[in-house]
Amino acid sequence: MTSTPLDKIRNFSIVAHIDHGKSTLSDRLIQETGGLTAREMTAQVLDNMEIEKERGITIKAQTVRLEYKADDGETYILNLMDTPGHVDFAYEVSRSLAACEGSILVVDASQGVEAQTLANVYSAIDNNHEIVPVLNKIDLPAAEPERVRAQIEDLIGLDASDAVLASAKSGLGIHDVLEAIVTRLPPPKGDENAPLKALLVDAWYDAYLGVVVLVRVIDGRLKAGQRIKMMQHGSTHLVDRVGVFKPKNTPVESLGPGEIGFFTAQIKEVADAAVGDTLTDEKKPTEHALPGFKDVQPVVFCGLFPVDAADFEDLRAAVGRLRLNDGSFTYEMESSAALGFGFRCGFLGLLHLEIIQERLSREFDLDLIATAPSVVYKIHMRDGSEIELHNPADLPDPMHIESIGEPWIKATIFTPDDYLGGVIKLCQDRRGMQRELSYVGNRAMVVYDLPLNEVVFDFYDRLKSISKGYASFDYQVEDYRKGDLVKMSILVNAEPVDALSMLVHRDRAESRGRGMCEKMKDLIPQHMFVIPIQAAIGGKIIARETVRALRKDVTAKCYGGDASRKRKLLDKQKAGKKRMRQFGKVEIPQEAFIAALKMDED
Ligand SMILES: Nc1nc2c(ncn2[C@@H]2O[C@H](COP(=O)(O)OP(=O)(O)OP(=O)(O)O)[C@@H](O)[C@H]2O)c(=O)[nH]1
Repeated sequence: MTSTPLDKIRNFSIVAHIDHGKSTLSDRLIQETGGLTAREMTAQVLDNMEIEKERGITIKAQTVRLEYKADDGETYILNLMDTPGHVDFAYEVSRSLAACEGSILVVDASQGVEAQTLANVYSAIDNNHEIVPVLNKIDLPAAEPERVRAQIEDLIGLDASDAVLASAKSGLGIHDVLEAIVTRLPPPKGDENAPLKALLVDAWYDAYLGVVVLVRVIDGRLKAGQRIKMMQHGSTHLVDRVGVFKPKNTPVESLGPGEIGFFTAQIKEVADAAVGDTLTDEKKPTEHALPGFKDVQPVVFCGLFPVDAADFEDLRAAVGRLRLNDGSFTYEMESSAALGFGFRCGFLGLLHLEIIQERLSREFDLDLIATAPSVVYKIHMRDGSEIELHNPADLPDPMHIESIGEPWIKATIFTPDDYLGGVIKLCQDRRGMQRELSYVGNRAMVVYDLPLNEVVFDFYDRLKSISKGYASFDYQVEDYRKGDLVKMSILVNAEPVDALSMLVHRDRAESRGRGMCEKMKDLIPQHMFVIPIQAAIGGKIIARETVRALRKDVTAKCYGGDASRKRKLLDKQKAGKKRMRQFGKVEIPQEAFIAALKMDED
């Protein structure tokens, strides 16, 4: 049994704000320790999903085992757990951190501490991590390591006097980072002779290996041929393969205390390997399970519909496939008069929504319409019951409703002070309530309570444009509060269009209703009759626009021309027809929905 002594193991994560260089640093560490030859070293091996690469963000946590010969002459096993960098995936960050003893805190020395630097480092501190600050990008002329060092001390309260100066891009300081990991982060603890106890960190579906389960062994030993039990789930499995990622998957005989690696056991679905569960030996079980993690609940919902109804079955297969690999994505069938059959899908946040939508169109070649994102409302009924509402179209008759609760978030925003006025106005306009305002040098940190409902409407985009991209944002859902919320319907030629109905705050209904009507007016083609477009709350019309009637037959002008041109025109019309939806007497082009559902407003 070739076991690594505990004092030669270091398990660590890298936490950072988006774009501060976490992935670049990870790659450097892999390269420096010889995990991959330069030729194998494609750009950013850890961000291995196509979309992650394109957008330069990390979604799924990955882990890599590095072998490092330190200055003390000893060889250490360093397990690097990658963590997602975006606010929607804060939960996955905290999950990965539970498998490690320490963190490298990467801060861009030209930018300084940002919203997710704080969120992520607090998550690491909550997990009792030892933390090594690394000031990255010191090759940039704009780098101000001293200022950023002071920021880390003032804002986070961490001693940054021995922060490592590095450039993940040029390779400067990488050796110092490795030495800091070995000398400053603690080794894991564990008992080789105790019964197997391992934390299930992550699970995903691999086309070749089936369900792959990532574990951190606490006590005992995990090996092929062993029958293991998932303590919470209750299922038992025969382990058929144990390995580590170097970063290529490499079989090992067993995993001992303190080690991180994977196993396969003919598990059919990812859902059967619940993240946070404790694994033990079936015959010789451990007494106490690990604390585990709480379930992740989707907070944002939207309907996804195929543009072409014939694609519905393909969409069903695609969402099923995605769900296999992403337990935090949920879906159920939905039908809409406007958009036909589709699915109501649940997401961790807006970015998660965008990523899934993009994967559906790119990997599965599906042309989709997404309805406006909505949050989960809690409807308190007059009869004392409570309903969780995922779709505004399903709102019960207001007669029977006692009150509606909506989720509120605590949002932390960092912005250069030049843009502070605009940022505050945005938060106020969105019904925000200021909790804190402080300055760190020429940057301001504002903390606001905001209804999530207002944030799913293009809040990120507005924040970015107001601050020219310099503001950073992080949030967590705090609680549910009663709100004066009403269902606003959009009527086209007196027919309600279900896909466009939404819950809005009464004070904001009129401006949003007007915005929707104006937009629809430009998007609906003229017919032979006048088409009123109205926004209504219950029976009350709050905004109205009119599409004027066509006065003469424009098609009469189309005559003559050569045959092929006519053919083309006909084909084009046919394609256009397919994309029309009939509403009573009115035909609404698909594009109208897509455009109307885009979230820009005001
Ligand atoms: N000049 C300079 N640029 C760097 C350095 N490290 C990273 N970058 C660049 O900064 C950008 C973001 O780096 P990433 O490593 O993708 O950032 P990240 O923190 O992993 O981002 P997420 O994966 O979204 O969390 C890339 O364009 C890198 O090339 C550095 O030391 N110096």
